[in-house]
Amino acid sequence: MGNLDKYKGIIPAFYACYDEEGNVSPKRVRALTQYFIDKGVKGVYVNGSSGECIYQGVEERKVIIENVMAVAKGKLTVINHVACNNTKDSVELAKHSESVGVDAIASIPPIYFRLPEYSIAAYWNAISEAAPNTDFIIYNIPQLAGTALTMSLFAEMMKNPRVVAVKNSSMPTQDIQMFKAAGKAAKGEFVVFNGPDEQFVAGRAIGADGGIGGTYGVMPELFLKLNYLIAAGEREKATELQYDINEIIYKMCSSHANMYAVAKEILRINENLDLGGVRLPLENLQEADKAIAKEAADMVNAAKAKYL
Ligand SMILES: CC(=O)N[C@H](C=O)[C@@H](O)[C@H](O)[C@H](O)CO
Ligand SMILES: CC(=O)C(=O)O
Repeated sequence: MGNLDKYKGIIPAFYACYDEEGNVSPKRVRALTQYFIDKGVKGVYVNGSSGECIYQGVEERKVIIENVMAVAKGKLTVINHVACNNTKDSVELAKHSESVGVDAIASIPPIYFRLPEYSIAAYWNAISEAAPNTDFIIYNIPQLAGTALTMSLFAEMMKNPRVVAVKNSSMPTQDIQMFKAAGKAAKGEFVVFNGPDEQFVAGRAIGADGGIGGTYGVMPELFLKLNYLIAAGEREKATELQYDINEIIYKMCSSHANMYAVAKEILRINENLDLGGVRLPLENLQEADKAIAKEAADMVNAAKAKYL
């Protein structure tokens, strides 16, 4: 609702921040929030896939968003992902999100059971009704959620005035165009976020207004630069930078450990930011993975030297 410009830009997905015992660390949540403010990004996407939300409890997720807001209020656009897979808990987080003043809430569809579309729409609308003064963003990530946002489900959700955007993490970039066009037809203005970081240039070219991504956090300057190059019409330079970014992402995905464990190690090496490990069953770093993280960290620095 209102001006949607606050969503147009680079919005890193927020990483889960743990202490040495693996508990959510309010102090580290605040430190990561400040890091993003200092980097000059548009906003943060909290408690999503990268936030390991699927492995966290309702109370932990409240503590996380409260501490993000304590630092970010008025400085960053804050989107809080609230889906818990059951309506009751998701509604509770939606209500809480509005009480702490987030800009938007977001939600994946319910996972595991294959539900009919009317149940998914009812789930999203119940969540949205619990935050009646807050924008709602649909998170389409069929390869992980197991359910895709179809055009019929999308059309149903267009009846909800609070739905302002789709975060599109499906692999066909054409989906971005479809949601953008149908959203504009229904609402006049509608935001679509690029999901796959490896396709940022393609996603922006076909109509994405910006992106929300799991790897932006380790190289926010590079994604800010990439977005700038696209806006400036420097297509060749943008493509070259995208390729270099993709090499970094492939490196991050090449270890035995989970990609987010590698991301946190890169932040430890390059930014002196300690966010702890990842929560089981996600794999933490083994000794050999540390060398891979170091290589990726060096690649980030080399790309910064090359492009900034
Ligand atoms: C499947 C998945 O998690 N997609 C994320 C969000 O859309 C991306 O940001 C990826 O983390 C990123 O593209 C790295 O593969
Ligand atoms: C990766 C991403 O966008 C998320 O945390 O949901």
